[in-house]
Amino acid sequence: MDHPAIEILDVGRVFTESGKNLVALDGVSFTVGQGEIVGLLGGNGAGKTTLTKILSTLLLPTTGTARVLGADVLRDPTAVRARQSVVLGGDRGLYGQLTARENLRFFGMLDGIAHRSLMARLDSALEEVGLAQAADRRVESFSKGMRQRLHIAIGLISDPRVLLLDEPTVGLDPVEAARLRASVASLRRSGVAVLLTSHYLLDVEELADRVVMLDKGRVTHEMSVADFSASLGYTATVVVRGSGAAPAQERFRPTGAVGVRIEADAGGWQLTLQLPQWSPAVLVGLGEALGQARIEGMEVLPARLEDAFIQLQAQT
Ligand SMILES: Nc1ncnc2c1ncn2[C@@H]1O[C@H](COP(=O)(O)OP(=O)(O)OP(=O)(O)O)[C@@H](O)[C@H]1O
Repeated sequence: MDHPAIEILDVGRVFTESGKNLVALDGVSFTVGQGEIVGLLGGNGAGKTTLTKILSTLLLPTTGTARVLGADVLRDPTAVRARQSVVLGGDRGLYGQLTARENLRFFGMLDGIAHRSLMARLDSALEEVGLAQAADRRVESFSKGMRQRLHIAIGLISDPRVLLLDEPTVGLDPVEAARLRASVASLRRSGVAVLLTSHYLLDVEELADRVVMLDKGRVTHEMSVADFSASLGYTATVVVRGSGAAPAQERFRPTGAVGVRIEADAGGWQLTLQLPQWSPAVLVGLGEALGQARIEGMEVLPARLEDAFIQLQAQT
């Protein structure tokens, strides 16, 4: 039978500390399909780590259940562990004196992978994360990004169908972060499902198909990345900088803008328009509205997941 990669069914988790109950998760339900990448979002303390721990069988749910490819975390934790990997990353857990290949072999052995299949998987796991050229270098000479990619290779060595990925690009420079995102994107092509927890919304925006947002232990939003960004009510922000007299705000009403802001400073003025759609007709309308205004520069920025996250969080 074709099970979803992850099923979370009415999961609750209560921690008891000094006689007081703290509800970390409260009736959380959602699924992740096979080969799907879902971003798990939420502010500090929303319950993301607790949920990841439950899925990785490190913590039991107080109520409800969770399944990984049909295996129940309560009844069959061994099968759950065999079907998925958790990649926490960071500096922990790698052996600097060993090469990337040796680290991978070591962790594969710990995972109980048979020698022959382990040897057969080493090269493809290193290849998948772009470390084939560095396979025989000691890990102590690796950059943070290479270490992070090695963590993912270790997660992949058991050939899991589900990967729990926590903050994969934390501390990486933009080039390394982009490389790492490319490695994760290639997992989708090989059908691995990923639950991606990240405060770096660019990771989620680029990689995820869907977003689940938690707040105070409850799911507040669950939608596609496109719908999440569209929940802002606009798809583009146009910023126009000019000098001389600023145009009047009401001139921009015909453009259909949902937000119009004009700020003046010593150097001139800046107009910010939030538009439901950016089209040639809107560009013409904008030109007419600007009239004789002296334009120094213009930028069109697509609506960002980050803006939607901040707005939705403020509303909950
Ligand atoms: N072992 C524990 N004992 C008591 N309370 C805990 C424990 N683990 C988590 N909590 C509490 O449960 C709530 C959810 O925490 P959790 O770590 O899951 O949030 P998070 O979304 O991962 O946050 P962050 O983004 O800061 O990592 C928080 O209020 C936290 O203080």
